[in-house]
Amino acid sequence: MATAATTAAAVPAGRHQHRHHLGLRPCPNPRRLHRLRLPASVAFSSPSAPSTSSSSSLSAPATPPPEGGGRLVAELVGVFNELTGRMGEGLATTSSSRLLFRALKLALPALRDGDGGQALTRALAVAATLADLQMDAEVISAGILRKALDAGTISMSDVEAQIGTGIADLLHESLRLKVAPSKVDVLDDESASSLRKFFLSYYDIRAVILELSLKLDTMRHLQYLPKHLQRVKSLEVMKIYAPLAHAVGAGNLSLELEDLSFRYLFPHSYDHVDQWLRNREAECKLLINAYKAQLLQALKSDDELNEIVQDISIEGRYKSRFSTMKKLVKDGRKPEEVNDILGLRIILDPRCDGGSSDWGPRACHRTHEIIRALLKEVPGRTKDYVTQPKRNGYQSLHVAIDVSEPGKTRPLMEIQIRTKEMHRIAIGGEASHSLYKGGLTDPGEAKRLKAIMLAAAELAAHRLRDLPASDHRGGECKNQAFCLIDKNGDGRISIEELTEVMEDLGAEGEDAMALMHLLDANSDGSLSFDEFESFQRQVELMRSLEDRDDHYTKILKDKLQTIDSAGLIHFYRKELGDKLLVS
Ligand SMILES: Nc1nc2c(ncn2[C@@H]2O[C@H](COP(=O)(O)OP(=O)(O)OP(=O)(O)O)[C@@H](O)[C@H]2O)c(=O)[nH]1
Ligand SMILES: Nc1ncnc2c1ncn2[C@@H]1O[C@H](COP(=O)(O)OP(=O)(O)OP(=O)(O)O)[C@@H](O)[C@H]1O
Ligand SMILES: [Ca+2]
Ligand SMILES: [Ca+2]
Repeated sequence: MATAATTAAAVPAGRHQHRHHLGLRPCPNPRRLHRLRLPASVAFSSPSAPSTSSSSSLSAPATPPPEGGGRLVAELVGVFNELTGRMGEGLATTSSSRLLFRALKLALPALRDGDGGQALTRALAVAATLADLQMDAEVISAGILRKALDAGTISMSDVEAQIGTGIADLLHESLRLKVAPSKVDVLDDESASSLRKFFLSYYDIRAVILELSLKLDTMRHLQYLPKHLQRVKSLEVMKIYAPLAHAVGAGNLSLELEDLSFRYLFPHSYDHVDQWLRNREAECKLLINAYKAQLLQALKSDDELNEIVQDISIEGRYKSRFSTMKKLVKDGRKPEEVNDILGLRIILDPRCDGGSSDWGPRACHRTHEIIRALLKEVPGRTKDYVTQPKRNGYQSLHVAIDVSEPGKTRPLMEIQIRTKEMHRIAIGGEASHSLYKGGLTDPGEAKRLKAIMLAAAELAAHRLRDLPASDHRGGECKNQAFCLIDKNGDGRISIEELTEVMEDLGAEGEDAMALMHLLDANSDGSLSFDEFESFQRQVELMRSLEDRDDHYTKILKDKLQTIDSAGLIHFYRKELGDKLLVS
């Protein structure tokens, strides 16, 4: 294997000078720059099981699962618990739960029988995607209601009257967005790019995220549409929605959208690329690891570099199907002409980084020298964005390395060299990877989008914040579903309260009586907290046993965790979480 056979000793000898002999400008002291802290990572820690789950939840139920109207309540409680469980810490405030509960009561009956039994499953999958994108209760509720609106089983005035104007506004906005692409005659690169910018600038950004989740739902069920519509929708997704998902920081959602649209648009090339990458995958991954280890050793043993840096790390990656496909489609390249199939990224931690110090660039250039001495650099392919940063502030030095052996050609390997500070900007700053992938490389625009996202969080927090006086339990509620049904807050669910929720779900009055008989273990005519919890355990068991819900359950369990740690959604979620916390 023609890996970096030369050892570090072959590298031009480090000059062993003291720091100022290297011609470095002195390191301003102490830590001179207001170092922006990376935003704390988002808590994805929403429990996968509803809050009421316990080890006993899988034991056989004391009473048989309810039938008829009881089943509707079971469905409501089950779905409610799943979604609030996925909403992430801090977002499921009492006001949020109330809103979601109301939305579910309106949407579940409206969706139950539609689309050959698929309508409800699909609406709930949309809701799950939105919850995993760390969206708030308004957006999640709007996702479910939009499916009911599209099915024609509820109207906008139902939403306004029963849920509120906040959600109705969001839905109006999402409906406006839905038709926007049809206003463009030709979907070339330019119009697609302006459409994406238009979406982000002129529409409520939460409606854009809602639309993205709905698009994912459409793409997952594209097989039911006629061929020409499959192509039109896939093209829209590839040109507008997948880059938009990248731009807002929903990386995995974007990958799934790309994958699905590529498969429909170019089934043959998709298979071809998939096959091509698969055939080389094992060998290339070994090569990546071998080069990584050898480079790290060479860099760490170079005295000159070690004078400048205090730490060096290297990341490696093998390019994904979709990302490779995109390059092929973009300019008609062959897979072997994609020059970053194998990728390494060297991240240097200079003893003094950023500001007016030139230690960072010096470290990058010294690293480049070491690589040149060690590996076969492809002439004319080097890009020095360290000396000449891109307009968006992106800095990194890129070299292409020929890793072929005699008689064995291989794809090129790209090595990116950057400092920690440059990396921070590339990941989360205005040159962020999600904006780069989303085709939004203008820093002014990136700043503005972030401001819009933060303003949206402020507004949402305003509506979802709990007002202490408005809650007769003072915010104390061990079981949200119980408290929402127990309207008068006396700690018991009366027959009137049960009847009310069942009527909202479209069940008959006498069904409430039957359910009460079934669940009221001590026959006192009302449901205590414990009696309700035992019902919930049955609901969970029932859901886990149901074949019909297999698909939905899988989607729910298969948590997407789709948000980038530095994308716009991340900022939204963090801001909203902070705002709800202080209320
Ligand atoms: N985060 C971020 N990464 C960037 C940006 N520009 C380039 N990159 C990264 O650098 C890699 C290579 O970019 P370039 O050297 O400009 O190469 P290119 O002309 O896009 O290369 P090919 O399309 O592969 O020929 C990309 O694949 C990204 O990983 C940017 O603005 N932001
Ligand atoms: N040379 C590299 N070494 C290590 N990681 C990389 C390298 N290039 C990209 N990555 C990372 O791999 C992930 C997937 O990126 P992807 O390959 O889809 O795009 P890209 O190479 O950055 O951009 P483009 O497709 O425009 O070349 C991202 O997290 C990206 O930061
Ligand atoms: Ca009560
Ligand atoms: Ca009782």
